[in-house]
Amino acid sequence: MTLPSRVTLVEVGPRDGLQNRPEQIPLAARLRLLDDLAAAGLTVIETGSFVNPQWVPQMADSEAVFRQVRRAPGVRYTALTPNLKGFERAMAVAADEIAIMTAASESFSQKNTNCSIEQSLERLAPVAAAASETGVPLRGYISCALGCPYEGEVDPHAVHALTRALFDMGCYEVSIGDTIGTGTAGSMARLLDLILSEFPAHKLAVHCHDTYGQALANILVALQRGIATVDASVAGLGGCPYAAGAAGNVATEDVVYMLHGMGIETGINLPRLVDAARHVCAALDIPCASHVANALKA
Ligand SMILES: CC(C)(COP(=O)([O-])OP(=O)([O-])OC[C@H]1O[C@@H](n2cnc3c(N)ncnc32)[C@H](O)[C@@H]1OP(=O)([O-])[O-])[C@@H](O)C(=O)NCCC(=O)NCCSC(=O)C[C@@](C)(O)CC(=O)[O-]
Repeated sequence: MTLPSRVTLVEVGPRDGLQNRPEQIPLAARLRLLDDLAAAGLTVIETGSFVNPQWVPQMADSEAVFRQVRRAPGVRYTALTPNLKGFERAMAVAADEIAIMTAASESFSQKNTNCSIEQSLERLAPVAAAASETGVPLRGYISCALGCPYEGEVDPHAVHALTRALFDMGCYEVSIGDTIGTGTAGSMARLLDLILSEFPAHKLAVHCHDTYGQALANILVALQRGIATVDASVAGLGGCPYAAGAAGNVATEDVVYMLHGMGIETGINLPRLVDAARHVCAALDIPCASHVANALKA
C-alpha cells in the first residue's frame, strides 16, 4: 500500500454541483464561488459546461462565467464539453482544459447525452482531435462506473474498456464516476484493480457521489492504490439531472479533512474552503451537505 503524499482535488461544484439546482443561479453567485474556491487553494476548478442549454439550463450562461471570472494565477478553469459545438464554445472563452464524458450504461448514455455509448465515442472523437490540434488538455469521465440508476449493476470490464477508449482518444486522465453513489469499498477495489492492471494510478481520478454515504471509504480505496486525483464538490453540492435521487459529489471539505488527517498534502486552506461552502449555501438558501463544514460551524 503506497499512499500518495499529495493529492490534487478537482473541484466540480461550480459545474456538477450547480447544474442540478432547480433555480437559475445568479451569475454573481457563480463568480463569487469561483473566487472563494481559488482563494481556498483549489487549483483545478470545473467552472461550467457547454452542453445543450435546453438540457441543462443552469449552465447556459457559462460563457459569461468564463469571460468574467477573475482568473487566479496557477488555477486551471476547466469546462465540460459533450460535442464539437460545446468544444468551440469553450475555446471561444479560453477554457484552460476540457472534459468529455461517456457512460458505462446504455440507458444512462441515452438519458444524459441522447445517444448510445458507441455513438458517444464517435461524437467525442472529433472533440478529442480538435483538443489535440489546439493543444488544450483533455480529461475523460466515465459515468455510472459502479452502478446505473436504470440498469443497476455495471460490468467492470465495460468500464475498463471505456477507460482504454478514452486514453486512446488522447485523454491525459480518466475520472471514474460513481454517479449514483452505490459503489462500496469492495466494488471500487474490484473495479480499480482491473483498470490498474493496465493503466498507471497517476492517470486516474475518482469521482464519488455520496448518496449512500460511501464516498470517503471509496476514495480511501483509491488512495491506497496510489490514485492521487480526487473530484469533489464544495458543500457537497449537486446531483445529476439524469439520475433522480443521486446526492451531490462528496463534499470537498470532508475529503480535505480526511486527507490532512492522513498527513496528505492538498494545498487547501480548510477554514477558507468552509467559508466558501457557507457563502454558496447562503446564496442558494440551501443546507450545507458537508459534515466537516457543519461540524466546524457548530
Ligand atoms: C450531448 C447533447 C448536446 C446532445 O443533444 P441533442 O439534443 O441530441 O443534440 P443535437 O446535436 O441533436 O442538437 C440539438 C440542438 O441542440 C444544440 N446543441 C447541441 N449541442 C450543443 C452545445 N454543446 N451547446 C449549445 N447548443 C447545442 C444544436 O445546435 C441543436 O440546436 P437547434 O438546431 O435545434 O437550434 C445533449 O444531450 C446534452 O447537452 N447533454 C448533456 C447533459 C448534461 O450536461 N448532463 C450532466 C453532465 S454529465 C454528469 O454530470 C456526470 C459527470 C460528468 O459529472 C460524471 C459523474 O457524475 O459520473
